[in-house]
Amino acid sequence: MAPAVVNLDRIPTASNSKKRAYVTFLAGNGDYIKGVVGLAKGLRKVNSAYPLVVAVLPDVPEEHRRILESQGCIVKEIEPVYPPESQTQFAMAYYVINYSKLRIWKFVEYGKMIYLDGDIQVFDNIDHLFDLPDGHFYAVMDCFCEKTWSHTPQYQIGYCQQSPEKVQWPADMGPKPSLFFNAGMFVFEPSISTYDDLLKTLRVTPPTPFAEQDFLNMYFKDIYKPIPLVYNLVLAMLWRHPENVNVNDVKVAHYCAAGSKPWRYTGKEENMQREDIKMLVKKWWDIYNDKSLDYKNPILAAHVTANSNNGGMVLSPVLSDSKVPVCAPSAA
Ligand SMILES: O=c1ccn([C@@H]2O[C@H](COP(=O)(O)OP(=O)(O)O)[C@@H](O)[C@H]2O)c(=O)[nH]1
Ligand SMILES: OC[C@H]1O[C@H](O[C@@H]2[C@@H](O)[C@H](O)[C@@H](O)[C@H](O)[C@@H]2O)[C@H](O)[C@@H](O)[C@H]1O
Ligand SMILES: [Mn+2]
Repeated sequence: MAPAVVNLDRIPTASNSKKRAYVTFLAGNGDYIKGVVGLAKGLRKVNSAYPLVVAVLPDVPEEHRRILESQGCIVKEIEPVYPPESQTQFAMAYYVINYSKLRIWKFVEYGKMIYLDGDIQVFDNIDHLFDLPDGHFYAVMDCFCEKTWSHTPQYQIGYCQQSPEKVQWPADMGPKPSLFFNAGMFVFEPSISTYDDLLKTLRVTPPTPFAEQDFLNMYFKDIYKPIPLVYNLVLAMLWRHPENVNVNDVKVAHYCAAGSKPWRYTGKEENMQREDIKMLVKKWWDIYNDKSLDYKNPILAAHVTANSNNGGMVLSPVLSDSKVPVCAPSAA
């Protein structure tokens, strides 16, 4: 019997008035910028009421930061976070930079945030998740069936929390693994005390193959509450646990399967010729290429309208450059 997930049909509207925002993480000068632009446009398409904050490492070039600001994002530079020195083999070598995600706990101008990886797209409005009761860490359970998990005992015996009845966890292997979430999407409350304790704990925690995902699972184990799969469809679920997925119900798709990043998609890797994968990749591109979803700065737009009413499309020097205050229209 699958573990109980939070019932989202009846979420009491939270009373606290602290600001809310989505937040993602961008590192390097590569092509993940496309993922974040797509995410910003996807959130706009579903009429989210909250802005998208982008935590950027120092190596994100100024040009990429300007692109993000022109899409209404709030760009905040963070310093990298490195785990203790070790010989750990990460599941993907670049995972070492993902510990820098921990800096988002410092964004205490926000009372509640929803973290989304840059390779995620939101197809339905999920603002209601901000009303989930405080004091917990909400995320979707991961799947252990991909080769990236081959280092784990659960992979070796074919056990997965997504279908715990298929292969039972043997008693002689000790306690069943705790529920484990995918760290590509989670609902959390920024807090300086939590941030300080996260970094203090990291200093004495040997790194493991899934880097900050393993660390966050260990750290939030006691307050973790699983939320339904539709809020973070790890694409591998489509072929590993099709009985758990109706792709038409998916609110959030997470393009983390090998070869599935839409902006790099070639269709050559295993499973990438599936009709559902091709449909999800097309859905991502339709949003990314939709110019009507580009950010229209309300201040600039009002100014241009005022000027165009006088026949002249004069843009005052002050408004014509990027000094126009950048915030999503409804930034709280
Ligand atoms: O070169 C990189 C690699 C990763 N990321 C960020 O780190 C997140 C986690 O990496 P990724 O999504 O590739 O991991 P996966 O979910 O595929 O395991 C990405 O979504 C991006 O937000 C980035 O900005 N640049
Ligand atoms: O740094 C570790 C990463 O671990 C997770 O990715 C994994 C996980 O989803 C596995 O279950 C999949 O098999 C694998 O493909 C995928 O890369 C998070 O998505 C990512 O944000 C980040 O935390
Ligand atoms: Mn990801």
